[in-house]
Amino acid sequence: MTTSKRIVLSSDHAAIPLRRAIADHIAAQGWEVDDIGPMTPESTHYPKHGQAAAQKIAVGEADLGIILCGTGQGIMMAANKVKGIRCGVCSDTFSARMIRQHNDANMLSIGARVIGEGLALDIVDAFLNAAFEGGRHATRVDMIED
Ligand SMILES: O=C[C@H](O)[C@H](O)[C@H](O)COP(=O)(O)O
Repeated sequence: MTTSKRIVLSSDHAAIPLRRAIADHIAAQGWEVDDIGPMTPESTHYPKHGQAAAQKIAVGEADLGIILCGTGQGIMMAANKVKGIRCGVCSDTFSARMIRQHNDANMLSIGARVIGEGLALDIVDAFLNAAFEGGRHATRVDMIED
């Protein structure tokens, strides 16, 4: 279990109900949730929301992030442009656990048009309850950062 407790959430218009469900779910577990929206369902552009969430981590205002769009793919691509961000899209709990244990991911991306709420919450739990293993994986993560 990670000791990080501050988590930033964002999405585009395609994922607002699921993002709110995730926010409620993790707040109930004691996470300090910073949901930076958007709060209204008008069509918007995922790159700015992915970047905004990633910047919160880059400047130390959040420890981890969860971002969502229709597929999870576009907002993940935008977040990964921010230095120090390691974000993966997950549609299964094994991958969600492994991106923490092996890749030291600091952001999780989910596709709200791909999976349902029950699986999404399980994926979030798998991500948040895993910890980076270091060792040989740290060498490889350092290579990503270089
Ligand atoms: O990767 C991109 C995301 O899946 C977006 O949520 C999606 O492209 C938005 O599509 P639309 O504007 O048709 O709702």
